[in-house]
Amino acid sequence: FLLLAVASGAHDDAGRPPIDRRSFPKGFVFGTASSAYQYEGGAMEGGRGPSIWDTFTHRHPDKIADKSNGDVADDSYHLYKEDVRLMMDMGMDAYRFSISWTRILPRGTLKGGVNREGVKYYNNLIDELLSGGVQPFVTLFHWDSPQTLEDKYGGFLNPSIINDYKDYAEVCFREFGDRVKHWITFNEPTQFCVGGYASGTSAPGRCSPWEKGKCSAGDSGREPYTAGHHLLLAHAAVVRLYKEKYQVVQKGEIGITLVSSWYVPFSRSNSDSDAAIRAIDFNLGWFMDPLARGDYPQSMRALVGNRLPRFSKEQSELLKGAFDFIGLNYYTSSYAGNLPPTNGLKSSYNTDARANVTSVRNGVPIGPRAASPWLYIYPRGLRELVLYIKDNYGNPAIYITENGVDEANDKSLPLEESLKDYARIEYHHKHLIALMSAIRDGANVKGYFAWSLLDDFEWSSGYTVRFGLNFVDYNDGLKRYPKLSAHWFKKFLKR
Ligand SMILES: OC[C@@H]1[C@@H](O)[C@H](O)[C@@H](O)c2nnnn21
Repeated sequence: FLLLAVASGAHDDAGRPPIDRRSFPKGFVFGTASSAYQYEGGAMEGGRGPSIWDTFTHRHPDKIADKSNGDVADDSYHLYKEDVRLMMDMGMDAYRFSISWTRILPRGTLKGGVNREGVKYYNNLIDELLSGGVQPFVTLFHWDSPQTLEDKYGGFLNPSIINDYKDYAEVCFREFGDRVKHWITFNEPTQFCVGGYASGTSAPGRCSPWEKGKCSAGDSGREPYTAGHHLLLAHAAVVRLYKEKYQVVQKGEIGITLVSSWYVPFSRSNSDSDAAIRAIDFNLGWFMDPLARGDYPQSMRALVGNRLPRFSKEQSELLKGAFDFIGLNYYTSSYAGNLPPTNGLKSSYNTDARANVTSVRNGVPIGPRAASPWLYIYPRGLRELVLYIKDNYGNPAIYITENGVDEANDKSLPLEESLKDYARIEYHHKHLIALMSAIRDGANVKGYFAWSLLDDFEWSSGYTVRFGLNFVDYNDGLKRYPKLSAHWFKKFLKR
C-alpha cells in the first residue's frame, strides 16, 4: 500500500498525505515564533533594564530545572541577522517576536526615559526582516514586566500598570508602526496569571503557601484574577489608542494571543462533559469572553464569586470587540473530569474550575508524550479548539501564533543525531492537516507560526528541552544548525 501510495503521490516518503502551502488559502501566512527573554540575551547590554524574569531566575535559580537564565540565551541581540537568514532559507513569510519592555523603557515608565539603543536594536531587526521579505508580527508583552514597576506598585496587581503599559505601547507604535502591521498586545494572559500568581512557578513567583511554587507571598485565589483584570483593561486601552491614533495612517491590525488546551471529557457523563467546558472557560473563556461579550464566563462568575473583579459598563463596552484578530497558541489536549466543590478554605484558581485535568485515562495517554511533561501530542485538539472558537465566538480571524513540540536536550547525542527530529516533522504535519480540516469547515484562520525558530530558554525548564526547528549549540558559540524539520518546512513552503 505504502509503495503504491508514494508512487501515486498520494503520500510522501514517510507515508503521510502530501500537503504544502498550496493546500492553504491564498495569502495564508507561515512563520516561526520567539520571545525577547527566551532569545535575545544581552540582558544587561544596550541600556536594557531588569524585567521580572531577570529577577526571578537570579533570585530563584532553584525554580529553573538547570538553574539557568536568559542572560545570554540564544544571543539574538547580536546574532539576529543569522536568525533572519535561517527564516529566509526555510521560505518563511513572517516572524513573530516580542519587544522587551525594559529594553525600550528601562525604568518601566515613559518618564524614566526611552532607551534609544533599544529602539535601534528593534529597528535593525525589523529592517533586516523586511529586506529579507519576512513580515514582522510583534508581541508587545511576552511575560517580561519591568522589575521597577513590580517594586513600585506590584506590577499587574495594580491598575497603575494600565497607563504605563499604554505609554510603552505608544512608543512602539510611534517608532515601529510605519513597518510593523501586525501587533499582539499580550502573549497568553492565562499562563502569565496562573504561572505568576496561582502556581508561582513563573515570574513574579507569587502564590499561596500550599501551591507548587512554595511562594513567600501571594494569594492564589485572588491575585490571578486581579492581574488578569488589569491586563484586560490595559489591552483595551492600547487597542483604543491604536485604533484612534495610529491605525488609520499605519493601516496595521491589532490583536491578542490566547492559549488553551482542548479538553476531552473523561467519560460520557454529563458531569464530565460539563467539567470539560468549565476547563475551556477557565483557560480560553477567561479572556475570550470579555473580548467577545464584555464579561467573564458565567461559570467563572458562579464559581469564583466575589474574588472575580467586576467591569464597569464603560469598561465592558471598551473590551467588547477590542481586537482585529485572535492569536491562538495550541500545543496539547487533556482529559477533564468533574471534581466536587472544595471546602472553600484554600481557594485557588487551580481548583476553582472543579475540573480534574489529566493526560492519561485508565492508564492510556491521550497521545504520545513529548519531552515536557505537560505536552501530549493530540493534533485533533487543534481542529476542535479552532472550531469551538468559530462556533462560540462569531468566527473571528485567527492566527495560530504558536504550535510546536520539544525533545530532551540530550547532551550525549552527537550533533548529527540531534538534527534528526522526525517527531517534530510528524507533529507539524499532523497539526497542519488538522488545521486545514478546520479551515475547510469554515474557520477563519489566517496564519500558522511554528514554535520555535530556535532551541531557546524554556522558562522553568531552562535549556533542558529543545523546541527549535534549528538546533542551537550551547557549547560552541550558540551556532545554529537546521534540523530535518527545517528542511521539511523548506520543501513545504516552496512556491
Ligand atoms: O513551552 C513552549 C512555549 C513557550 O516557550 C512560549 O514562550 C509560550 O508562549 C508557550 N505557551 N505554551 N507553550 N509555550
